[in-house]
Amino acid sequence: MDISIQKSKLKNHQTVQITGSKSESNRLLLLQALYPQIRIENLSNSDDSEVMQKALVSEDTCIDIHHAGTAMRFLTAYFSIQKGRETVITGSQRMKERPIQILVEALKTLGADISYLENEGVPPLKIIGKELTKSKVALEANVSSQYISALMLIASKLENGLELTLNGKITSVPYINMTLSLLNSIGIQTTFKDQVITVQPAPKTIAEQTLTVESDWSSASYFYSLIALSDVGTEITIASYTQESLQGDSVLADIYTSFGVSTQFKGHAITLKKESVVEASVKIERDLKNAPDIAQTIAVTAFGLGLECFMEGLHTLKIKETDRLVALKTELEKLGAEINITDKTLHLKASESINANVKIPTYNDHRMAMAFAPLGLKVPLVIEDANVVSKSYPEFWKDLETIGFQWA
Ligand SMILES: O=C(O)C1=C[C@@H](OP(=O)(O)O)[C@@H](O)[C@H](O)C1
Ligand SMILES: C=C(OP(=O)(O)O)C(=O)O
Repeated sequence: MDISIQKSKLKNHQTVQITGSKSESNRLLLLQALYPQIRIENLSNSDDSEVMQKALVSEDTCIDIHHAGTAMRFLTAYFSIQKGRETVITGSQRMKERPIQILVEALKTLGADISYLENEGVPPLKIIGKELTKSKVALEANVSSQYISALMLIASKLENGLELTLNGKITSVPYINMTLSLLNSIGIQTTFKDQVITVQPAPKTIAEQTLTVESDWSSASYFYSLIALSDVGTEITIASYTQESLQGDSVLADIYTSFGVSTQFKGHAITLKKESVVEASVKIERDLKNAPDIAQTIAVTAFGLGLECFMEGLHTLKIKETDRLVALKTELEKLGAEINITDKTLHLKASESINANVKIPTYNDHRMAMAFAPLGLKVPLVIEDANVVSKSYPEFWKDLETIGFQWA
């Protein structure tokens, strides 16, 4: 399904309830499979959380997790400790290109039995579940934090827990801290000092408890962008968020002050308001190694406002749902941007106009669709294969319609 967005204007003072964080949800689902006394509220209704949930209760020998990176990585660790069970885990064509060798090697060092069924270093994998007897492993930490979280999530079930030594510059650190916090909140002890993480074996009892997932901050980024591209005075309220978020993407509140957007917490809701026009001479500069998922949103907001933008720390973007650096460059150029990329940086020049009626392909990447949609406040445009949004935010288009977007 393609969506032809007409030039739209936001209705003022709308409220949107956003689904739970898929990162928190997929961690808690795995922990719930290990400790069934955990109950989860405000679980994400994303495709990625749905495949995770289904995989954890499935008795099939072949599990297909489609595009879900966290499910692929977390379940590889999970199935490695399911004694006596043989599982094939596979995914979409793109998932078969997304590297997993660092995690597989680490699990094998701990004693796991995993083999590649097609190409070395990528899914699909055949996993024969075993008891993992070792408790120390070192791994590269600059490619994806998901490998580290995956190991941490199963660590409390190993006889002696786990000591992970992280080599190199650690990327996406807030996601590691999120895993640590969730382990701590269910009663598992951890430490993270310098480059070493330890996770203790679970205590004798893990209490019955209900954990509430905060709404997804990466999804909130599209509303920040919409407000940044709206007239001064426009505001929107989104829920349910907390000031002490586990999600690194909550840095949005700070980043978007540069785009003239304020954030005000009231209970579990936040109100975003366009406070002021941003001078054309403003240059946005950010290192996003801790918040890679909002890079596309920020690039498109800057372009929509005609601002220069330089982002670094983008080295993980090439191995996500698509090569996001190339996809951004290709599509922003169609809209009239001048943009340079390297393997880890993006430099957008200041611009004065936006080409109308451009068709934006979405590369099987939910964030391409959602990041470009806010430009509908400036020009009509077409988002192709718009259903991709369901990977993280199935109600995205419905919510956009509610707040004033119009389609042809
Ligand atoms: O652990 C997680 O939930 C995630 C970690 C990040 O991946 P990398 O660590 O590969 O950057 C992020 O991009 C992804 O959307 C979710
Ligand atoms: C990169 C993402 O997800 P994953 O790696 O879990 O597929 C994302 O949601 O932007």
